[in-house]
Amino acid sequence: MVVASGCKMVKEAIVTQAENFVDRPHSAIADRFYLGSTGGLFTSSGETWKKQRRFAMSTLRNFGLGKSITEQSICEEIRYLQEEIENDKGEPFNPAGLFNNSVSNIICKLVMGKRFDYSDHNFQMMLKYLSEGISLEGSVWGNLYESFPSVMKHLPGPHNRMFSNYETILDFIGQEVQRHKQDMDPNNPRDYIDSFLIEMENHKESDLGFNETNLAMCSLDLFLAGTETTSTTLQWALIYLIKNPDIQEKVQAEIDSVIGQIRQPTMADRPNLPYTDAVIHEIQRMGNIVPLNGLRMAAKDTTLGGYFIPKGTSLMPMLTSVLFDKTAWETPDTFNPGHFLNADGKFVKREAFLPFSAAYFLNKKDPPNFPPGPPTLPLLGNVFSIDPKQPHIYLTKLADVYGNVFCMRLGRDKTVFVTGWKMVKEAIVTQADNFVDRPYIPMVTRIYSGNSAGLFFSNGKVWRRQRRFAMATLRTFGLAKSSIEQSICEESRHLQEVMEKERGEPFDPVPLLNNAVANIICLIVFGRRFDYSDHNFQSMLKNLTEMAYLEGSIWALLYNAFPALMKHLPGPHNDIFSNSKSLEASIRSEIERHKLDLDPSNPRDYIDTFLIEEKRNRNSELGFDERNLVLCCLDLFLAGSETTSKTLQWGLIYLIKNPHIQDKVLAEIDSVIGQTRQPTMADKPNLPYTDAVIHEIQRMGNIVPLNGLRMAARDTTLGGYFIPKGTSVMTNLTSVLFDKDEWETPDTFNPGHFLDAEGKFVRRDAFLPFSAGKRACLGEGLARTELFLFLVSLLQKFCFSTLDGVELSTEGIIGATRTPHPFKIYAKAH
Ligand code: HEM
Repeated sequence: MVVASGCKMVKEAIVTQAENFVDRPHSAIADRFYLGSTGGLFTSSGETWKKQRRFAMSTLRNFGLGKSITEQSICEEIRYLQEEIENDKGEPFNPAGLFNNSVSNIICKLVMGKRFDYSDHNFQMMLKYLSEGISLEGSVWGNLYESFPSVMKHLPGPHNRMFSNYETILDFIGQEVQRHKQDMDPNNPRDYIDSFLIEMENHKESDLGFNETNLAMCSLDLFLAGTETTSTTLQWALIYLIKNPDIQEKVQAEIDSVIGQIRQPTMADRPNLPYTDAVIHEIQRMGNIVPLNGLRMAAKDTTLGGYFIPKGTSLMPMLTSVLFDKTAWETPDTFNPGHFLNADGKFVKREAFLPFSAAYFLNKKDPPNFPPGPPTLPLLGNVFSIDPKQPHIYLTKLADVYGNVFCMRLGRDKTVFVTGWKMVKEAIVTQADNFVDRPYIPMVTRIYSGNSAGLFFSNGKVWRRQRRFAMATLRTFGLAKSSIEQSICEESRHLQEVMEKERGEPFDPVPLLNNAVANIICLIVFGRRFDYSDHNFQSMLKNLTEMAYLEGSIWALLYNAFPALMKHLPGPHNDIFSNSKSLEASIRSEIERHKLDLDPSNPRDYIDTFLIEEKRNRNSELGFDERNLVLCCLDLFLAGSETTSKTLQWGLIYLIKNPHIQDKVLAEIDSVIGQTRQPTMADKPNLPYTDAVIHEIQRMGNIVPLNGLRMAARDTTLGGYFIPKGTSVMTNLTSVLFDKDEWETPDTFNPGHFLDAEGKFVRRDAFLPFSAGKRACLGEGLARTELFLFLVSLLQKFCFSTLDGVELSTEGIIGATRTPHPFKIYAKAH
């Protein structure tokens, strides 16, 4: 048996991990006793327990608290009790029997619809059996029976009385059930037994514990659990009040001034009796009625306090250790109503006040109706079930099993995966505001921090302001002036030149494409381009590529799942941090260079514009500070160069693998633009086939296969499932770009996807390489311009092929982006 001790650990077990420790362990006593039933309320588990608990709670409400009938019957019962005590005429007496009697009558009212007179002999016997049964269960005899049931079964001893006692009570309840059946009105249930009998009719098929044997068991449990506990608390109350006469007097004075002597109390008086309320709480704390709590059992493999607890282990969440926890109470061992009072004498709740233990419904981890998912390993969750080589394919296939909205646990937290065009659109377009945020990611928090979260990982007003600022600046220095078209064409000429230098020999196009694309972002952010032979620039690009790969790789997944552990382990994940450090240093020196000759009335690029805005927005908390400038630049490079360069790389691969398509594109370019002038964006409407091919390259290229991670900004529902605020949400773009319901030939490179019968270009809804909604790619316009101009000007000049007999692979390497395996090409000038 595992014992959990102290407020923190007990709460961890029964609240935070409620679901893991919700079951009761096997008990030999219960086994013999509940034989053939479904375990009543106390020892049942699973669906039957859930259903029976809910039923009992709502019935108690109906016949008790809800209608305030219980208040009246308690007050009535108190009058009987007062009479009995008065009968003793000042002589000493034992209050235990009286308390048992009156408390039990309240349960009788709820369960059987009637009370019993204190002189009723049968009822007195029942109460005696009940209290004897309970004390035997907890005695050494009960423990012996639990440990050696097969021996003890055959031995004489008081433990046998335990069973005969309970059986007598069950008979007594059984007679009540029969009595109820005779005059029950199904439209007008009088009590728990009536309601249960009616419910039995509705559950003929499913059962779920709605049978007569279990009715007797549940009633017995209500008696067992509801009589002794309450009555014993009242007995302790008398003891503590007698031992502390000053406190007793203070309570009496408060009651006197608030209620007086004439009328009976009601629950509405409680808020006006803070001292009395505090005393009652302190009685419950010190009374410590259920010192060891009900035993629980691990319903699945789990960990607690760092230890592994296998499924089926018994757990004792010790309530004594909570109610007397030295770190939770000021004077744990002294009767002190002050524990529940503030400086003004007002009543205050205390977190470690758990005399009733803590309930299942407090569980925050898996709310009802949470999306389903594959079973998880206790510590690691599902991290290792994901295929690290092709996670996007594995995750897409998983939807065939669990549906379009399912969940997996990666480390501590659950991530919800959204699959297919319809559901992804529902999340990021229809419910744009609900899924607009990015989640907390440990790896990112180590790089980005505080208000400075760059563009990609920031949220709220900082993100909105910075996103708007970046988009406006991209327009100013890029698209709007159409200067960027010129710069891209100029960059294309540099690119063509270096390719020509290869003189028909096979070469690796990747560094050249990286160079060319990064130069466009450099122009916008730094105001200048770098030569392909610039050593610093080359090492910057290398850092960028590595970072983009590592951020999405299995190492990042591991780091994010177990940051505290991974921080101390060697491995490639550490490179992310060293890479980002050296990139940050390069950006910082560019910023310093800008400051030297900044002209506030004539900004040259993003950095200039940001520095000017920083002066204007000082202390505005909108992210206009230098640390954030560095991170925003980093994001523009990370998001803006790798993605576009890789799309161009996939473009070459698909064109080389489909020479007839390459020929058709060449022919279209030839007839519309010719060989002499450079392309412009104005040519695009006249090149529908080329446009369709570029779109199909982006679809099949599937550059950001799992999209940027999102987070539910508030509680919401998706696909009928409840998604609580703060849940990480992955909207799987692979499942959209290859959605069988949206594409005619999802797995084949087919420009026809974007062409109508007359060869005109047509848009497709499920074309989402840039994602969609408010958080979609902010560089889409720039990226599309680059893709069109780079590809058209390259094809205008060259015909591409690869080494004879080599089949280029279309299976990518998956990081945050999908990268082609290294490949070599020939570029033959026309
Ligand atoms: C073919 C090229 C590109 C592709 C396929 C692409 C794709 C994406 C995707 C899928 C996202 C995540 C969106 C989401 O979470 O819903 C994204 C975000 C982003 N992209 Fe792009 N992108 C490309 C080019 C660019 C370029 C050229 C830039 C920069 C100028 C850029 C800057 C960004 C930024 C800053 C974000 C974060 C937006 C935010 O969180 O508000 N991207 N991109």
